[in-house]
Parts: sequence; C-alpha cells; structure tokens
Amino acid sequence: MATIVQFENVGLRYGTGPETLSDVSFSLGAGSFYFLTGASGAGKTSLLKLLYLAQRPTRGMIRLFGEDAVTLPRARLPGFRRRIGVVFQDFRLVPHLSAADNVALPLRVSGVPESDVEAPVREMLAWVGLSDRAHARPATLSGGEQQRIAIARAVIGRPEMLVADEPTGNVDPAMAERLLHLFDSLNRLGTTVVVATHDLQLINRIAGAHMMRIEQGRLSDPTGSLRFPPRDA
Ligand SMILES: Nc1ncnc2c1ncn2[C@@H]1O[C@H](COP(=O)(O)OP(=O)(O)OP(=O)(O)O)[C@@H](O)[C@H]1O
Repeated sequence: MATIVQFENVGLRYGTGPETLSDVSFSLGAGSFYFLTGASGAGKTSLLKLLYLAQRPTRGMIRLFGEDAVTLPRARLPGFRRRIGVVFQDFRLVPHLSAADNVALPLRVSGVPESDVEAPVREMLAWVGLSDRAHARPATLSGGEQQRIAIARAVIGRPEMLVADEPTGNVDPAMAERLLHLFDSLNRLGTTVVVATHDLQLINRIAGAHMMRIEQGRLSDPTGSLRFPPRDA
C-alpha cells in the first residue's frame, strides 16, 4: 500500500512553551481510515494541523503525497491544501455566504465551471440532510447544522485526504452515524480519512479502521502497525 503521510520524530512547540508533540512517528497508508483519540489537551488538534499544513513542526520530518512537507515552498502550499479536505473543530464557515455557497467553495476555488457546481452542491446538501437550508447564512444555523455544512464543504471536492477534528461533536447519535457513513463512502472511493474523536463508540463502526492514540503529546500505537519503518527494521 502506498504511503500518503509519513511523520518521523516530529516535535511541535508553541512559542517558548514545552513541547506539545514529541517524537511522533507514524505513516498513513493511502486509502485507509484512521481514528485519532486522546484526552482533551493531549495534542490531537495540533497533530491534525501538522497534517493539513496549517502548522510547521519545530523538529522532525513530514512527508505528504511523497514530498517533504516541512521545506515545501510557501507558494506550493495552496496546491497541497486543495488535495486535503478539512473539517475544523470550530467549522470556519464564511459568515456572509449561504450554506450552499460555503459548500461550493472548494469547487469554485479549484476553478470548476459554474455549470458543474450546482449539482454536486445539491447532492452534498441532501447527504447531510440540509437541502432545505441551502440559502441560510451560517449564523442562522444550529451548531450541528453548521458542522454538517462544514463536512459537506470538506468532502465535495473528493479530496485525496480528509482530516476531521471532532466532526460529530455537535450532532445527535443518529446524525453521527450518518456522517460516519458519509466518511466511509468517501473512504471506499479511495480517500484517506483521519478523524479525531473522543467518541469511542464511533471507532467500532468502521470495519478495518486503524486507531492512533495520543497521550500528553506522544503517540501510542496500540496496533503496532503505524510505524514506518518498523522500529526493529
Ligand atoms: N496556538 C497555540 N499556542 C499555544 N499553545 C497551544 C496552541 N494550540 C494548542 N496549544 C496547547 O497545546 C496542547 C494541545 O492542544 P490541542 O488543541 O492540540 O489538544 P487536543 O487534544 O486537540 O484537545 P481537545 O480535545 O480539547 O480539542 C494544549 O496544552 C494547548 O493548550
């Protein structure tokens, strides 16, 4: 299986504080499904930020899509980021755009012709159960509805990798199940999926998903399968 992400001895420090992440090493196989768990403050969001290139590590090596992501020239960041769908913990919807226009953003940014935008937006809104809120501004949506719009926006461009930070934190169990099914469908189409969650129930729902656990900034690898190359290689 091809490796889509590789971390070797990665460390992250914010300012002059202690290291938030230390000696993080793992690799992600293209097309696999990963859960990242850990207590609040353990470093899940920080690890995801490194993955979607919002943050550079203070030490270590990160390869993404086969290239060195640490020394990637700034000008190439947008091109890389377009290959990654992100569901932010705080949604980050654009407040002056409607729900439909928020969902359409990745397609428009990628230069998809306007005639090819409407149908997938409609399909995604239906998938997340919000067809009737297409014209609503984010401020008029509930937290769970905003989260579903953020998920629709993250997956509409069929990204090579989907990174989601607590994507079911604001929805009821039935909707969480449905959203997970959406991620699963995307994964079956070949997208590598990384979901940070506290919800251990979710983890059992995806057959064959890998689990990474982070404790005080260090990754524990319960399956022993995430390290690349293996420690004893
Ligand atoms: N921008 C920042 N500047 C300084 N410290 C930060 C910053 N972002 C996160 N931290 C610190 O890094 C540590 C890990 O935070 P992080 O958000 O990665 O944890 P988390 O596991 O995602 O937590 P939660 O589950 O509560 O979202 C925390 O101690 C946090 O205070």
